[in-house]
Amino acid sequence: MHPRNVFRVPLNFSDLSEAYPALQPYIIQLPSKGPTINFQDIAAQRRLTEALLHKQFKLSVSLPENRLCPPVPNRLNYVLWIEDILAASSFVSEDSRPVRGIDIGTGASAIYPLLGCRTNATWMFVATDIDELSLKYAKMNIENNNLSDRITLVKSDPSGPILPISSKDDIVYDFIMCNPPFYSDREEVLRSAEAKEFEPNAVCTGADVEMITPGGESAFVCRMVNESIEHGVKCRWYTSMLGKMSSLNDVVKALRDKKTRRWAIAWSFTDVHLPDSIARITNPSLQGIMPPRNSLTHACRKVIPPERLRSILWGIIKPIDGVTVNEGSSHRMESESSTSNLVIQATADTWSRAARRKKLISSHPVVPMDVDKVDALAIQLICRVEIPDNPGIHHRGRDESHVVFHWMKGRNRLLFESFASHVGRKIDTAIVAIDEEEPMSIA
Ligand SMILES: C[S@@+](CC[C@H](N)C(=O)[O-])C[C@H]1O[C@@H](n2cnc3c(N)ncnc32)[C@H](O)[C@@H]1O
Repeated sequence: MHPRNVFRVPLNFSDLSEAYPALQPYIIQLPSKGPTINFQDIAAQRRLTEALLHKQFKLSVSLPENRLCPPVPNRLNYVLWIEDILAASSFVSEDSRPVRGIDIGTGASAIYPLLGCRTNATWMFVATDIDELSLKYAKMNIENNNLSDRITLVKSDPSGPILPISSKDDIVYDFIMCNPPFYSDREEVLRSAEAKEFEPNAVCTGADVEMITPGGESAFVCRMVNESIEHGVKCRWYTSMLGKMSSLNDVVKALRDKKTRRWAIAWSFTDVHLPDSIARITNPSLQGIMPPRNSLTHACRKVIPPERLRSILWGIIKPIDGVTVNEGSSHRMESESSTSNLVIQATADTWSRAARRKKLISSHPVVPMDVDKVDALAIQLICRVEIPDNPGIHHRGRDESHVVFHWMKGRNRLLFESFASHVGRKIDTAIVAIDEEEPMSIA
């Protein structure tokens, strides 16, 4: 569960039924658990979803009997993950324009746009579906929560494009989210129910139109991948949920075949990179399809107080030609402990030995001026340098401090790696020099 998910703690059914009395008749007492509901009872599940949306988000939602009942904690997780992705890449759009999202297959509840808008004041959505009944309820739910000016419903054609993006306008979307139909046919639904691969409510109450699509979720999301290639940077982040691990392999393969730069379940055609805490997961069976690391850790071989480390870093980075360094206001990831950040912008490699040699030669008066001067001024690298506030961790048999370099923007991975390794080497040299001057000063 996402660290910011309010449902990480066990639900208090007494409080919930008090806040939402329609839940009251479904409350049962279990000797081991106290008040709860019967999770196999579809009606009880519906009331629980309504109660959670009502109590936690002041959302009033009607759910038809013959459509999926979305579990709120799990849906909230996806919204929080999207927030993380946007926050981690927010340095490229820090203006106050609305954040534009698209929800593919919004369902009768329109749960993602409702949660997204309720928890983020600047978010707006285009929400699509192909199912008349779901669209009717979604419209009602959006209107009942006074969100019609922020959520636009679009009826999609099942045989037409999935992504409602037009090449004729200049609207850029920040993200696409999607909880696709999972299965390829009825038999797969039944097989999956037997294997209990999905939650019982997802299997029991969903209509075929919600759960079945030709080729299943993997074909659906691969269609999204193909369409996304047409649209490129018209959307910053394309994302989708996937229910089966095997689908993840199919989608990553489709992305790799198209030479997409980053992948997971979120993909992008921009030059923005996410920290490893979002972009990579530790599951051993998925390591073969993980994207390359965007976060590189430099171990300092000993403990250095964070403030001291910070001033060492300033001293190293500030004098580098063509590099600007600022206090980072940039997003700190949930997984990071308290940290401070420096945000580095570089127009070119000016630090490597080769670059310094080149500069020496080009400063000779007979060498003509750089004809690519304009390009040379463009930012080629943005890197966040994270200095954890904890003085050090025990690692490889000793206590040591760490600096983490996060690649945030740029097309040239080698430039990022060379910057991180240059600064890392300088840190080591600075520590040796300080040790020699004042051996007792760094403990
Ligand atoms: C698994 S449900 C997800 C519903 C809701 N978003 C949720 O998470 O509870 C999949 C939804 O996708 C819709 N759908 C199926 N094919 C679609 C398509 N080609 N374009 C848009 N929506 C589609 C279905 O009608 C259904 O509402």
